[in-house]
Amino acid sequence: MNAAKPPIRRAIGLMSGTSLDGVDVALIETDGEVIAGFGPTGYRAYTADERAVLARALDEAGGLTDRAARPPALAEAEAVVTRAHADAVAAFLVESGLTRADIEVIGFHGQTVLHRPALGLTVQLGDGAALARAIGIKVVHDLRAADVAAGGQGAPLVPVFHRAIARMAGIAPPLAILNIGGVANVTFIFSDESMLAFDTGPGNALIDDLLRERLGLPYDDAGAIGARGSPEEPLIDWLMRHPYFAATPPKSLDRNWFSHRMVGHLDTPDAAATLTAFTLRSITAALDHAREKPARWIVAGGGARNTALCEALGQHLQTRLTRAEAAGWSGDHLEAQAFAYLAMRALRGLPITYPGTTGVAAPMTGGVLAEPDAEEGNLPEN
Ligand SMILES: Nc1ncnc2c1ncn2[C@@H]1O[C@H](COP(=O)(O)OP(=O)(O)OP(=O)(O)O)[C@@H](O)[C@H]1O
Ligand SMILES: CC(=O)N[C@H]1[C@@H]2OC[C@@H](O2)[C@@H](O)[C@@H]1O[C@H](C)C(=O)O
Repeated sequence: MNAAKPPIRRAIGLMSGTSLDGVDVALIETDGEVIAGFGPTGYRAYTADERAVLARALDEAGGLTDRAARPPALAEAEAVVTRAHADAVAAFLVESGLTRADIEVIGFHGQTVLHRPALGLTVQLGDGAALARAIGIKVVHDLRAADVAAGGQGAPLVPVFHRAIARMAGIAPPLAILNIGGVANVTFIFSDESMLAFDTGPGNALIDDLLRERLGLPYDDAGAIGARGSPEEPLIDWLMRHPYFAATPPKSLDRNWFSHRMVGHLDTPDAAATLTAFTLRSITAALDHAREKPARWIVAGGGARNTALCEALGQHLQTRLTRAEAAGWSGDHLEAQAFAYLAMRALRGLPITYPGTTGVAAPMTGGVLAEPDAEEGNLPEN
């Protein structure tokens, strides 16, 4: 007997990435398998004060040994994150002319402040139950925890979404989808549609940290400052000897494993050039782990706007490199869309992580469901 096919419904995804810039909001139409359409998108920037609270929490979180612990700096940041996300959803619904009854579920990533999967620790700030109550819509949150508890990396989570949008766009594998955010991650989709995904290394976070500290700038626009300098190659060679790069994937990175301070001795253009070249080298090194060379690379995330980095990448990878927009996707909202998709999959008990994406032993679902008017409960196991 055929079970009734689940209906296509609207889901909203919310992502606050490692760059700490703001909350991305995106709507998709999906049944948890097929993506029937992309809807409107939105963005709610953090204020300078909010960013400062989040940055303090990021510093403090390094000392956590219990993922549920909320010392004062983290409790304050969690309240900021939850409030900013509630504001973001409220504004998004008004702007897009939708009501909460139009939305089946919200996928709420929260703000990662610590990620040490080997110690069973991954902490995303954000109170899913409070968000569900505040906005009156079901919320799926804490999407990394079950995977980590089962021995997985808990990251990256976007690969199953990458595969779905590649299918939707009719892009034949082998291909690579690269996200350059604060941290960079890649999904290789091989000819048999199996996936291998992992964090390649730092993306923009170190470059941002450097320019914020030295020049008060949020980022290196188009990579222009780095393009004026020369990378210190021996330093990059040394950094590339970090065991992370040789480790067999799946693997994931904590944003704070590397610091912009390692280029503290260089002038700003050379320091930016060195950090940019480090990002470039670590992305290129990812290819060593792919059993099949992608015919095409698609680049998303804010780092796709670093034209100097992307031009150099195209040369190094010697493959066609296109921006997500060329495939009909939104490079800036891909992750938020992914969390909408993951929430719908979780709601329907479908797997969100796989041996090839997080190293978990078998495909598994995840997330915690918070009902607007009920206590939160674990989602069904697949
Ligand atoms: N015009 C630009 N030129 C260069 N870099 C840019 C530009 N615009 C944005 N960026 C970079 O993109 C970053 C934001 O990217 P994005 O929103 O994809 O990251 P994130 O989602 O916070 O991180 P992650 O994917 O690691 O969670 C900025 O911090 C900046 O470094
Ligand atoms: C622990 C954590 O929050 N990791 C983020 C981070 O930002 C990029 C990269 O590192 C990726 O592994 C992940 O986010 C994306 C959305 C993911 O899980 O796919």
